[in-house]
Amino acid sequence: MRMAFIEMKQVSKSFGSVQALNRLDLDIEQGSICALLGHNGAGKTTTLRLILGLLSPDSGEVAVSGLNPETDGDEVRRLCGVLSEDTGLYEPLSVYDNLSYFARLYGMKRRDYDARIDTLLARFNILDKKNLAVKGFSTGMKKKVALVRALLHRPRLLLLDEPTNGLDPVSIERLRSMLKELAEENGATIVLTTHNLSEVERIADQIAILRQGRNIFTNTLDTLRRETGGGSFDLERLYMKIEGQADEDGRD
Ligand SMILES: Nc1ncnc2c1ncn2[C@@H]1O[C@H](COP(=O)(O)OP(=O)(O)OP(=O)(O)O)[C@@H](O)[C@H]1O
Repeated sequence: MRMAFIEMKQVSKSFGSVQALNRLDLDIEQGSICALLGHNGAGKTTTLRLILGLLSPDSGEVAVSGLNPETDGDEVRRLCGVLSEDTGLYEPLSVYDNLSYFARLYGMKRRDYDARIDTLLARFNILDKKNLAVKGFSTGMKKKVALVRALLHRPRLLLLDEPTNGLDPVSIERLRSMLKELAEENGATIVLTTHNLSEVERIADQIAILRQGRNIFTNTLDTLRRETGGGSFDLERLYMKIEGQADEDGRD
């Protein structure tokens, strides 16, 4: 049996009177790609921020590769590549200066990061922008730079908040193959949030549907495909059914 790389047990987190997570249980295997799904406000981003140690749980336990993100935050963050909603780029600096700054923080040597930066920029079709200031880039272009930054050091854990949102179809396809490569060849564990269910079907190994801060459904896509006879599997239908069922249960 493969080890869980991320373990969350009975995790609760409130912001004032808003309960963002309510006794959330979630296990994510090493080397798998897990998509966190759920309505707006379901708790997906809060989950990512707890995994990263940027927030502390009110109760419950979070473990990342056996580390506690609350007390071993620096160590956990060193394992991670992160794409957050706010890309966190230094806009007056060039693409290269942004990326090389982070590469050095990750402890990469110049000859390694120079080659890697060129390869990744080329794969996202923005190599010609390498020496331009990020300021003035479109939202999608900034996202590509932030994705390159997240992928740069071939992290063991990638946390991606809505990675495909705002990207053109070719870049989505490239991103998909890079994520698969990182998971399959480097054993990276990838957790992403998205509202794009057809994307999830193409990329994820596992889904977890969050609702009002709880994990109401989790399974691997292989199991779901097997159970529904392969060809007829439709994630959107399944998602609607689970959310609809939860609506009905909530009315009781
Ligand atoms: N820093 C914060 N301060 C106050 N409330 C917060 C904070 N962060 C999250 N929340 C609240 O916690 C709940 C969960 O938010 P979260 O961002 O985790 O949801 P989400 O599933 O990522 O939503 P979306 O799909 O819209 O991105 C929401 O009600 C949100 O308003």
